[in-house]
Amino acid sequence: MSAPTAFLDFVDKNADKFIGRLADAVAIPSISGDASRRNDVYKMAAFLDEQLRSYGLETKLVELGDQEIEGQTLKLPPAILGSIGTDPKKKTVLIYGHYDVQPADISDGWDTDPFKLTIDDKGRLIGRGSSDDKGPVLGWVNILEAHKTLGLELPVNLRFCLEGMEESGSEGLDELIESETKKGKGSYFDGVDCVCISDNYWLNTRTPAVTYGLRGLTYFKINIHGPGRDLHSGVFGGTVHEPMTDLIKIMSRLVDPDGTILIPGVREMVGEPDEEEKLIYEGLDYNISDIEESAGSKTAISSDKATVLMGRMRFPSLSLHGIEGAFHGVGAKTVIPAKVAGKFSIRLVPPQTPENVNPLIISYIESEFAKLNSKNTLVLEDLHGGKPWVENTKHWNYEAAIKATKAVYKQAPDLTREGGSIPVTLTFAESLKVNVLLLPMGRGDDGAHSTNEKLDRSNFIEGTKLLGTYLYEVAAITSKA
Ligand SMILES: C[C@H](N)C(=O)N[C@@H](Cc1c[nH]cn1)C(=O)O
Ligand SMILES: [Zn+2]
Ligand SMILES: [Zn+2]
Repeated sequence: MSAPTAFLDFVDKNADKFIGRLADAVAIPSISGDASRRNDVYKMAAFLDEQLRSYGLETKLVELGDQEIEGQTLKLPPAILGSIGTDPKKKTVLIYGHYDVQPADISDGWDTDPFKLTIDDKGRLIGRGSSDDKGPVLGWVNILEAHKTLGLELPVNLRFCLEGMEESGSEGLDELIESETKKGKGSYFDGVDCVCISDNYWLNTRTPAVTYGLRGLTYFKINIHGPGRDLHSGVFGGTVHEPMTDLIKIMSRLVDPDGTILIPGVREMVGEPDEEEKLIYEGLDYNISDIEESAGSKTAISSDKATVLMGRMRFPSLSLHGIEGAFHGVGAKTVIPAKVAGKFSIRLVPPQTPENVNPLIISYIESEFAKLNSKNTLVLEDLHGGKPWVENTKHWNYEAAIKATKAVYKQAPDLTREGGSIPVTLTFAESLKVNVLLLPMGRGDDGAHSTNEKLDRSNFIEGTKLLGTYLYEVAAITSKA
């Protein structure tokens, strides 16, 4: 059963309307990591909830409890659970997505206001969240609108689980899924046959992808404090232990410039690929210029394609993200910061988990700090984490996604593992015991989490057709099975 022409035509004819809706969504700065933006995250939940209801979904907003952030207690954004269709003859597909975004500010180097969707002459829809993940989430809304307006029956039953904390560790969501699942018959997720998540990217700008793996994550903050307040470096330089000096030393001992992780035991947990596995990476439509173009620099860590791809998909990596409390303004302030905090994370791959890696990180940093003989104080904070996930692609869920990709894009997708993390993916796989699929909408150069994030107009429109066609392929394949 291929997608009906009426659906595909509707998507083409309503492209401008869909882009208008994406502009409305981008205009809500739903940054989950910024306490001052929490009202906007709630506002985004209400916006999405209203859209889903207006196209026939029954929804409920589930409260997930409180969160401590920046010294405040805040209500977590709700999970939106939605449902349409209960036909026992149809498969039930659970859709996951997130409505929160990463921080963005024009001063970070954006060419345009990050919260005003700007369409450039190449048809790029530029704005925070356009690709990650408001565009893909609205792709599903577009499908619902098309079916409701055309009076078309959906080919499958749909369940939705949308969250507003994905960019900040998905707090509260695992507990919700686990407690719902334990209810058994009659639980919200009862009867779900497979999961589809559209929240990652193609490897390049040419070839669609179907994704069967994600890296996990463990995110740490290294707090070092000493003096009671910021000091004059002329008066106190050479007289006290400086927190920034300690922090820089510790951070420089986490990772080498060639990407080697220096924490003993971390990299060693992961086995080497055999020749057969290397061939998988060799076979992907990817070259060093793809990474250079999407990174905006000729700074790839290796000139070997498989090495670079495995660096993203197959091995852990440690990134240094930032230092809070450091002097970063203009001018030459001669200050000794009293309190600084360095942030870093490690992307994890099987068999690594935050539980087995965190003790190695903590004992290493504590012993490196002890070697400094500093009288400052070290406090380590584990900010959040998530486990890696790898799925079996020999399943009708993947078959449907591959067929849909061929139908819409007239080419076979790359089968990829994503370097990023979506913490809830493994929870769905383990709790619901069903196959989970990632079906990305955006391209490898979208700049998610970066400045000038964009989603190409064609990816939004063809991506909407892809997600819709996938639902029809699920119905077609499983009715034969
Ligand atoms: C792949 C997904 N679109 C994504 O961007 N996930 C984030 C999750 C996260 C964790 N901490 C902050 N954000 C990522 O991989 O960084
Ligand atoms: Zn993201
Ligand atoms: Zn995302």
